[in-house]
Amino acid sequence: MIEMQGVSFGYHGSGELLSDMTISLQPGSFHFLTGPSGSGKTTFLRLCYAELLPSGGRLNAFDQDVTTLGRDGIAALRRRVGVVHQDPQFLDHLPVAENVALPLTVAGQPIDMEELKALLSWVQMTGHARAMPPEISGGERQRAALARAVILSPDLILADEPTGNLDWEMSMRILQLLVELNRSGKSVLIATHDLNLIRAAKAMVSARVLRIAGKSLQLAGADL
Ligand SMILES: Nc1ncnc2c1ncn2[C@@H]1O[C@H](COP(=O)(O)OP(=O)(O)OP(=O)(O)O)[C@@H](O)[C@H]1O
Repeated sequence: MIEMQGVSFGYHGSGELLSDMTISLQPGSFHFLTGPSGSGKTTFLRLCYAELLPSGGRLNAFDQDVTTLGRDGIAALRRRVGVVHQDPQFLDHLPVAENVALPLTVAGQPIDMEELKALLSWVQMTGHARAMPPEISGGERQRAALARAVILSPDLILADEPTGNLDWEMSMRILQLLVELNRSGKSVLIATHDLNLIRAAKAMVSARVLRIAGKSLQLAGADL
């Protein structure tokens, strides 16, 4: 679903940040992306959903070259990719349930209340459905963000440090949800520098670990 062939990227005005990356994210796969702070993990995710375009190489998303996509093509691609940002943002004047349903509203699709309830229950947010975003905790924000990321039934879920700043128990809950999504057939890519999280996941799911080192992307060995 995501195919990179010699992809490079640099932010305008600075040198190359990521260089010569070749990777294939297959349907149903589970990947971690790790690397030091500032190495380009978030940037890599942004390339995957065409928020950034490569400066070199070829990047196909769902069999389409991202550099040839027009506005509609990019919108269609984004509907197939659910993103959980490092610091999820919500509309603070809308209750959690409405924030979770927002991608449907934006896509002009009707909200199926039963499905919304089931989704909130899956992320254990039923009791907070009417809460306003400023009233919920960090772990609850991450769970609401995950529900929002999957409400359009994407094929690929990208999660950027979804357990950053969370305690171990909450991190495991989030990881379990991502593993469940993968078991239901979705591809998952988690950017994290938490090696304990990766070790815990490896007991639950067959995951590959990608590492950004010295601008390039490597497949990490079993030495974690
Ligand atoms: N919009 C931008 N314009 C210019 N430089 C940027 C921009 N966004 C990020 N960078 C720079 O690119 C580098 C990689 O940033 P990125 O956020 O991708 O790293 P990261 O590995 O996700 O970091 P962290 O683990 O700290 O979240 C950093 O040096 C950052 O300052």
